[in-house]
Amino acid sequence: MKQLNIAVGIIRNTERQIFITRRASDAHMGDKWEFPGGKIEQGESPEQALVRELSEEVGIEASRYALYRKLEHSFPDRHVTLWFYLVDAWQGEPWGKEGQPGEWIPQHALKIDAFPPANVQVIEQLLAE
Ligand SMILES: Nc1nc2c([nH]c(=O)n2[C@@H]2O[C@H](COP(=O)(O)OP(=O)(O)OP(=O)(O)O)[C@@H](O)[C@H]2O)c(=O)[nH]1
Ligand SMILES: [Mg+2]
Repeated sequence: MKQLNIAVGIIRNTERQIFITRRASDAHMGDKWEFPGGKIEQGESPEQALVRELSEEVGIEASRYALYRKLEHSFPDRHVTLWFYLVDAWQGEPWGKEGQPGEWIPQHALKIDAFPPANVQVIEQLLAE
């Protein structure tokens, strides 16, 4: 079974809105909303992967981030370890650089069902804040 390590950014502005993006229809968990991020490559730390992925996917330079939650999830075809970082300072303005839809959503308005099942606990934690 595939084992993936994923670094993910919960990009939160001073109005406590979070920037989320929508996964492509043909991707794993297609059409679900996600926190931008991706695979930690060989020789990369989770933080390095986070900074790289946020630059590639949403065009920001993350400058302050802290690990918020680490979760494991088994999908039928893969096991993922997700490193969720809360990102609260960056340069630039996030946008769907790879053509994906993106939007700012108030933290309390996040919807559990809109995200992959691996995200349930992190969304619950954000909603409980
Ligand atoms: N980015 C991201 N991936 C997530 C989240 N939740 C979740 O289950 N995943 C899963 O984690 C894996 C992340 O892969 P990805 O597709 O973002 O990886 P990537 O950016 O490196 O893309 P690539 O496959 O095109 O190289 C996928 O299996 C995806 O379904 C999330 O909130 N954000
Ligand atoms: Mg990705």
